[in-house]
Amino acid sequence: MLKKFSAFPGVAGPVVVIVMDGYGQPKNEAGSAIAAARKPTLDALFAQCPNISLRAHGTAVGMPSDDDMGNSEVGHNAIGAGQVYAQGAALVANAIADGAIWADDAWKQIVAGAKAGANGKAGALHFIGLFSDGNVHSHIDHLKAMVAQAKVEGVKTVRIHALIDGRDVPETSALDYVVPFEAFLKELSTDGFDARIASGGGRQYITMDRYDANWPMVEKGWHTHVLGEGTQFANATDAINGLRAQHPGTIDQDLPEFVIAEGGKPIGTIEDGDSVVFYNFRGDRAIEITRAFVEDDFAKFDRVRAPKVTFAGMLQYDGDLQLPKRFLVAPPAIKDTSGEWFSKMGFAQFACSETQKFGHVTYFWNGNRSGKFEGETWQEVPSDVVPFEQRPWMKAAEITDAMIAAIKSGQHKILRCNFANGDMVGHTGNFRAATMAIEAVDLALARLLPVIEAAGGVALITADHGNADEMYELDKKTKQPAQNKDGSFKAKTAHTLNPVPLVLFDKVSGGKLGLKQTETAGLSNIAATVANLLGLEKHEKWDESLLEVK
Ligand SMILES: O=C(O)[C@H](O)COP(=O)(O)O
Ligand SMILES: [Mn+2]
Ligand SMILES: [Mn+2]
Repeated sequence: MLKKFSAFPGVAGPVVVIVMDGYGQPKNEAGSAIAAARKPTLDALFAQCPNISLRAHGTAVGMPSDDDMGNSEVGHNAIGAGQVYAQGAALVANAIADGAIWADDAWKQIVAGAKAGANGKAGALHFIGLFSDGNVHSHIDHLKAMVAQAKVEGVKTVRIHALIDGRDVPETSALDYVVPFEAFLKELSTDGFDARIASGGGRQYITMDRYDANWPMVEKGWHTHVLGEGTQFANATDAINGLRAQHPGTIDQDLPEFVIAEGGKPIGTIEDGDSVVFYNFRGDRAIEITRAFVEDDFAKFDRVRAPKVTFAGMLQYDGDLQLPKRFLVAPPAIKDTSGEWFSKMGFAQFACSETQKFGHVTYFWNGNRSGKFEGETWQEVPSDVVPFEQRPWMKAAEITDAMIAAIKSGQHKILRCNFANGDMVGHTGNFRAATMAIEAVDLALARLLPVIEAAGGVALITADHGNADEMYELDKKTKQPAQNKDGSFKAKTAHTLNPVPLVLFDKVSGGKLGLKQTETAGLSNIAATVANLLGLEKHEKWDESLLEVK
């Protein structure tokens, strides 16, 4: 059990953690939609309330290096768990570096499955996943290592189904990955080994939906990768060039599906006896397509044909559901999360977001568990299914309504929510829409904070990583927004490496409480800070609290 905190008895009302997804603090405000937004509530918070900056990227959230940006998974894991674990990106890289991945049964079964095939014919080994070095959901180097190893181990046919990124990497960078990769595959395709990209499409167009927001996306992916339906091209380089010509102005993440074919016949449909590796390590956008491959009674869409394959995920994406059963690398064993320990202390907890971030404040927050801890109430507000630059306010108002009702009910001591706007609209690369996204969050805070105050509570306002804080690619040398030849700025759709704020909204302690800016302060310090605000010592596993009691 958590001990009493001697320096502070705890607030009378609720403790609320508000995550403004994608709200970073840039060094340079040029190109920041946050700086450009009209946001009187946030401005007043920063002027009047204790506030510090937190590290939200790189090793501070369990990524392999400090060149890695943060993301929602590692950010919410760190906030919810109060600890930093080596995350999927690092675990997979290590397992490849020391060869442990090849020695594991899962990889052996994948290779054996493809070699055995079906009906007296060897099968193919398929890799489906996000095709970039973003290191948020996947890394192309992992794919490269697996293709090379498959050849060494005697697999004859490899087919890659490439989900084009442009969201964790520059928005039209597809050819930077596709061209060298096709060259790599060609070079490797000797001595009876044949490895090629077989299908693909924009990651926001096919396959990589999350949280049941848009199953037709996954259905489209199934038709592309498994059934081989889509616009046909001779190779993936031609596909990217061809699709760009057919759909001018479409950025990579939104490119439609393509299929590589020879003589009108797709080269990489997925058949009985094949093996399939979904090579993303991150779970949210991997779960739906995984279900389509592994569930016998799958009913989310008509699969038309469900091949009998040996399937593995790069990681296990959901420990509670054991999804999938076969995985190449064990996920981080996240234990003793704040959700679990506050539940054990008998506190009722409330979590709310809209669909796009709902799993972030539930599944990621609770250490990639899809089940609730006792005393938890979760509320999902259905997200729009539209390009978010068309609705930059998203569901900020409805989330606020739900939070206000939950606070007023007096039923929950600890509440958490995520406003998706800064991130989801930031990912579109639309500067104007991103300023509106931040303004919508500001309006939400203007409504929510007085209700928290009236309930005798406090709020910690923070973010999981940056995004809207840099809407243009920065020139590597000048650090100023980079320009296209026509003088326009190069839109940036990815997250940033910037720190995020932590603001303590406290109108109840009479100025007794503050926040300590330490050199290592990061997202994993929030859980202990919440514990102290509740009048409890942190769990021994959690990183230090940042609460200052005067
Ligand atoms: O999945 C996505 O949308 C991006 O790759 C990362 O965004 P998130 O980490 O904020 O979800
Ligand atoms: Mn996020
Ligand atoms: Mn994001």
